[in-house]
Amino acid sequence: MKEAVIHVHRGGPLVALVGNPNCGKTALFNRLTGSHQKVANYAGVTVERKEGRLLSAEGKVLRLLDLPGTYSLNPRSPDEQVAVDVLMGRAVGEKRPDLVVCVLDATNLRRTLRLALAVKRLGLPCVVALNMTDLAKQRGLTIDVEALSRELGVPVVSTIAVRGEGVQQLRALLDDPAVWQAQQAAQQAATDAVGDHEHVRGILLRLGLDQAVPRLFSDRLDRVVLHPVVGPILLLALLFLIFQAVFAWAELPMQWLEAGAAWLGSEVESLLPEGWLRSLVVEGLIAGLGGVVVFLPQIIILFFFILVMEESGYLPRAAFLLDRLMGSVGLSGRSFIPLLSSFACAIPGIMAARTIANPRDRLVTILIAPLLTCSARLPVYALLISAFVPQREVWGGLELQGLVLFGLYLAGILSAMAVALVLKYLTAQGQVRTLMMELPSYHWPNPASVAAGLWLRVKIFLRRVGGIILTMTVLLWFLASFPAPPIGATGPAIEYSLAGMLGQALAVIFEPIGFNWQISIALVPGLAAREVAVSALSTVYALSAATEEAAAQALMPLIAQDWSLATALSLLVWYVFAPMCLSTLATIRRETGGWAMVWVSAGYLFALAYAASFIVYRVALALGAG
Ligand SMILES: Nc1nc2c(ncn2[C@@H]2O[C@H](COP(=O)(O)OP(=O)(O)OP(=O)(O)O)[C@@H](O)[C@H]2O)c(=O)[nH]1
Ligand SMILES: [Mg+2]
Repeated sequence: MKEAVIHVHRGGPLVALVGNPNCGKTALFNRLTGSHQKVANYAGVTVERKEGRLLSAEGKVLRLLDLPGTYSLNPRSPDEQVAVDVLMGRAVGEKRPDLVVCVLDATNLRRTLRLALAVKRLGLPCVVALNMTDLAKQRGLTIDVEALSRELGVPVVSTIAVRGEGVQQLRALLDDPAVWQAQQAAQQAATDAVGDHEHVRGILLRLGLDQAVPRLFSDRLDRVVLHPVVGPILLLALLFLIFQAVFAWAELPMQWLEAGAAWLGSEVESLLPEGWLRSLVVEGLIAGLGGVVVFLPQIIILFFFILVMEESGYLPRAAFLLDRLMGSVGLSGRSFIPLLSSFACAIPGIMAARTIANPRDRLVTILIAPLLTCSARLPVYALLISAFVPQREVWGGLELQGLVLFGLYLAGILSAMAVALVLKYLTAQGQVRTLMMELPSYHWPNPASVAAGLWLRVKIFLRRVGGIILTMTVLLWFLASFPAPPIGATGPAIEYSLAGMLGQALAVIFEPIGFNWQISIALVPGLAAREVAVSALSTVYALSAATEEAAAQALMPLIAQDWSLATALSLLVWYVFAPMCLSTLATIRRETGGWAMVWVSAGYLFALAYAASFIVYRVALALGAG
């Protein structure tokens, strides 16, 4: 793994947030710096160091680092390594922190204090934020902050990071020159881990906190959720519901967006004189971008469910439930969360693999992450499903379209498992490892955080639309419009353009799997970002339309007419494997520290995609779907 060098504003002293996973460091970081880093209720959300600007109460400018959680100062996985490297002053391009804010989980002091003692022993100036005090109170724990501060010999501030409580006191504390003094005394009193254990017991005893407190609500819920029979059924039902909702709930807003794009297109059409500008705006921009934007509602619905699962604490339970299944293909439940993140995008998924301690498991997880259906593929699936799968109910009320979408996601999951299985035999050491993973207590998802999370996804999506998708669309429009057709040409102009020629050349390669030249063109910009395949198809079809009315038509009915079912199925299957986008390849290079795995993954995905599409196309033809 190569570390990304962070660009920093080198002003002011450096403060680092340190603590166990899931104790609320990032929530506190966001409050202190006004950032919007990802917060979720499971261990291992933050895997990189992130910097923000922090103002003390008196307005002193400080640099604040959010770090991945760690259980100890002996790192066992690459993400813990990131945190420990910073503390030791070994991080690339970063000085050793001038002050450590040690974040403690008030509901789990026994474990969290052990890390605090180890951090203190490093001799860096240190203050403690006692977080999650609201949850501790709910469980009947009262912690004497003064006494804890005396025991630890450092200032302690009680906080509730999600509500911003205690944040102001923490800021004020940073103005006290005394807290910036190095801890000489602490260094002399250095002990070892066993000593720490005794020390923590002593502290808890003196604070009257030595009784274990049951997490009543969570424990009761877990009896159902983690039940060996009920649990998996519940998980399956939940996933199923999500895919039904993605289609059912999105229908209306999608119609509005579609109608809006069509209206805009015809308005501009009537405003601008005929010519290249009108073609660029109507057939390039509005058709291309509009073709992608209509899928926003589906993306929002999918992420709504993912965010609720993340915030409630259900995710690690799902990992626990699937541990046996993952074990059968040589992985542990540890790989589950990185793989699940890949449903948003393979890039955070591949980065989240840093939480996996075992190097072989980590590599396998990185290699199979692109097989899970990222949200960029949703527009491609949704387009093809809407065009080719009839809207009707089967088996008592289940929507056929939702069912097909579920099937495509399942195909991605099953092929990821199959590849993992193959790798298990190839690497001959995929033995099952016991899963050591914490189950956080359940929280009610905070509506504000879910809304913030959704807003973030909307922004990411729109930024892609306005950035890479826009660029590729304009580029494609140019390639598809020039050179102009020769005088006396009969077919649509695009056939004589650069893109047309390229498409026809590529079609030779893709003809055996049923792709026409329009699809072949769309695959190329689709490498930059998968949704571009949809906007590219929209542009290509708008440009190759024979008449004005046809050009203004939405893409869906056009391809429903133009393609055979066999072609559509073949393209769907292609995108299950979809030789990945370039940014994913760049991430693989960074995380594995070389080109080898880039070639391996691009190669095997291309081969799988081609082979699977070939088989599906030929079988469909044989069954009469041509
Ligand atoms: N009730 C309550 N929830 C909190 C508090 N602080 C954080 N949380 C929640 O606890 C969970 C974990 O918060 P994060 O900020 O992601 O934790 P983290 O320490 O950054 O975790 P990692 O990045 O995995 O190490 C999230 O669901 C937060 O919403 C708090 O003071 N009270
Ligand atoms: Mg975090």
